[in-house]
Amino acid sequence: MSVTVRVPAKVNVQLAVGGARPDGFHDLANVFLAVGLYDEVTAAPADGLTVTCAGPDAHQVPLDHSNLAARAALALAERHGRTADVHLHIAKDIPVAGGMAGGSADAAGALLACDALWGTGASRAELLDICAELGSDVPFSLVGGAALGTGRGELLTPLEVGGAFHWVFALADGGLSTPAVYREFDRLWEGRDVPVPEASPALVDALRTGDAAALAATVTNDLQPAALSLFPSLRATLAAGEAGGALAALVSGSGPTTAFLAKDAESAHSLADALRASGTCRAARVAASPAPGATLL
Ligand SMILES: C[C@@](CO)(OP(=O)(O)O)[C@H](O)COP(=O)(O)OP(=O)(O)OC[C@H]1O[C@@H](n2ccc(N)nc2=O)[C@H](O)[C@@H]1O
Ligand SMILES: Nc1ncnc2c1ncn2[C@@H]1O[C@H](COP(=O)(O)OP(=O)(O)O)[C@@H](O)[C@H]1O
Repeated sequence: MSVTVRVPAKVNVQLAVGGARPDGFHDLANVFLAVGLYDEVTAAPADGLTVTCAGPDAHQVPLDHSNLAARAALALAERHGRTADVHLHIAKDIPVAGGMAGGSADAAGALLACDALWGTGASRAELLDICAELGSDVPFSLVGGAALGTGRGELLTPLEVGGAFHWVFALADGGLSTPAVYREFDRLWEGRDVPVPEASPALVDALRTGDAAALAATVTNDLQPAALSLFPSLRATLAAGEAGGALAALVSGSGPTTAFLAKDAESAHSLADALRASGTCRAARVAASPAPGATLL
């Protein structure tokens, strides 16, 4: 018997970043929106803990115990005083190291799958607690939808979404390391006071009313200058999306994936074609939001 969980990617429609904290993390006002690009994590009985991965980016995913899915299984097993006997298979469709929280999705998926396989019966609160230990983005991968993440992004307040938003994601050649992007953010702000991060009421309202034009007018990403500084060719991708009719163009989280908000599903498809034709990205993917969080199939 095996258990499969489907988990979405995310885009940050607002990523307000404060100054570095003494623990090295940054306080955030992080408005997450789950998008319909998914990884699937399957947990099957095994002796010991093994990980396999399939998909276009699979060769970039570690298969040892540093894999976030493996770490999730180990954390759950440890809490319940059992050995992590499980084979985890990741069917990976979320770009790796792309600022779309693919590793976090796999961690949340493995946690839910192992809980079901082992019958550990962890409460939602315990699962969220383990998620927060594994990474700042992991709790959101579990809950999906839309949420404001405060603290380092792990403290979630669900947000209402009043309609579908249509996105195009342009995949870049290569990845960006999240810690490197935060370090570049610190370097760019050196000697200046970083404002306290706060969620934008206009943006929260745009999500609530499902108004794409209003959302486009309010999206922001404070990590974007740092990502562009480390990956300057993303400017050409952003410009190509704007020329192709995007309502808004921004770097997704720490990048290097870029996100383009379209007026509707049809415009998203023509925008994806324009991005592919521009030669400024490795691939363009269409996806709608919001998407549900980690779900047992
Ligand atoms: C930037 C964001 C936006 O949602 O995601 P990505 O775009 O990378 O997916 C997140 O803040 C990434 O969250 P996540 O990838 O879970 O980061 P973690 O594993 O918790 O931390 C990795 C490293 O990122 C930096 N970090 C992360 C979160 C935070 N609030 N402040 C930080 O400074 C720290 O250097 C930390 O050591
Ligand atoms: N299950 C996993 N899937 C993808 N990457 C993983 C996984 N486990 C660990 N990693 C490592 O985490 C890094 C960041 O991956 P990912 O979560 O895809 O990107 P991001 O943090 O930009 O959203 C990868 O480069 C990889 O080395």
